[in-house]
Amino acid sequence: QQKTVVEFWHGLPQPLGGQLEQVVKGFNDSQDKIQVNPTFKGSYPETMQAAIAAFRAGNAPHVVQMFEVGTATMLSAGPAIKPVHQLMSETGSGFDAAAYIPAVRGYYSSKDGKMMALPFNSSTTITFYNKDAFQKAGLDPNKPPATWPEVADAARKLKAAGVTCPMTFSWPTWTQFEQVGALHDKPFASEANGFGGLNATLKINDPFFVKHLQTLIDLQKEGALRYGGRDNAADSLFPSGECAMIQASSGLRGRIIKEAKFNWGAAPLPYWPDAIASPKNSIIGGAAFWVMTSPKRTADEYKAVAAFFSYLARPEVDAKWHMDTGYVPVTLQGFELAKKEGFYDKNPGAEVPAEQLTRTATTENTMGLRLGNLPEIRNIIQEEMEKAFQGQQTAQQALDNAVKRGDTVLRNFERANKN
Ligand SMILES: O=P(O)(O)OC[C@H](O)CO
Repeated sequence: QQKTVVEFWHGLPQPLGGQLEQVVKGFNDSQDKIQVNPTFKGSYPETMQAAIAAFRAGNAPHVVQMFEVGTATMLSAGPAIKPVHQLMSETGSGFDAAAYIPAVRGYYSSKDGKMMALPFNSSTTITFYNKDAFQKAGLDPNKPPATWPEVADAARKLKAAGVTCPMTFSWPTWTQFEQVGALHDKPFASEANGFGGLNATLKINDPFFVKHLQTLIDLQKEGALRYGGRDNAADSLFPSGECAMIQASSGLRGRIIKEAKFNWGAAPLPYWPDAIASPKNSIIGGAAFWVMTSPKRTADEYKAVAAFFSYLARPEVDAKWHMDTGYVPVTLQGFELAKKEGFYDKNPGAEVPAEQLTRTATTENTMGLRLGNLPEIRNIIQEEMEKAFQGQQTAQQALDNAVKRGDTVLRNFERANKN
């Protein structure tokens, strides 16, 4: 009997991409009727572009991994996607949305609370730091800096001790604006960061964000911080030992475990004590799996996708992925399993992402973002930040420009999706 084939496009580079492909292999080996073919399509933004182009050409993959900031765009894609709740009920697959942790479920649900995509590799931003470099600089390796003034102080001490890259950050807009906004309960955009309506406007030229960006620019001028490039380009700077501190996805943990040849620790993100007494929860990042439609799709193929998703939703699959990579557990039972196995006792710091994600009740500034064409807006912000880092404009100018250009993107999206 011929197997039903499911094409699955993903956007995770090595070594994570290989680990994800192992999860797929686990499913393929668990049964003999379905073959899921994973294909790496480049970075998340590249995977998104490839999926959109393929849909237009009538040959979309069955499943695409989409980063969290592509959510609003996918939700507006209408017939291009099959909502997960619909797929699971049509195929009689039994799917319990309540099995997912609330922050993750909320992010991928429609306004009326229906799950639109299958959560899988959810992350959040945390700090990783090099304990050996801290020691060398006379800093306490067991006391990572908790506030931005402390981070600046530690970065200067690391520089003075001869560390050429005291600190960096990955995913510049995610770590320095989206997360920084959430932690300090400041809006990235109006309308509850877009959850409240398509008429949202950007709020990142607020004095709070201007001061934050100016601090980063000043630290870079002093040689205490390195801008490591767009999207996840900076990721490699920490495991290689080049940069002593990085603010990056919790999912970088898997790579650090494999590559770092030094002692390291994980810590919550720093905060500005003059802006908030104690920081709020951070927001999720990472990606989810979306089901795409195509004129050629058969009922059997949808059934095969549903079987694949049911496998991914198993607590033991979720727990293993979480423990292997540093992505957070997305199911409540997966989290329990990891605890039961003693994962957090054996791996100090592994609890930081989930704790930071859940430490306060969410406000409208800490639920995440639901903005159309956010990947394009991220590029604009990155471009304006880069000009500021190169000394071509001030932080205020960079963020005024980003708001002006980003709002144009939002208005175009609003016009295209108003019905
Ligand atoms: O590196 P990831 O998979 O945790 O994703 C980070 C950002 O959320 C991408 O938008």
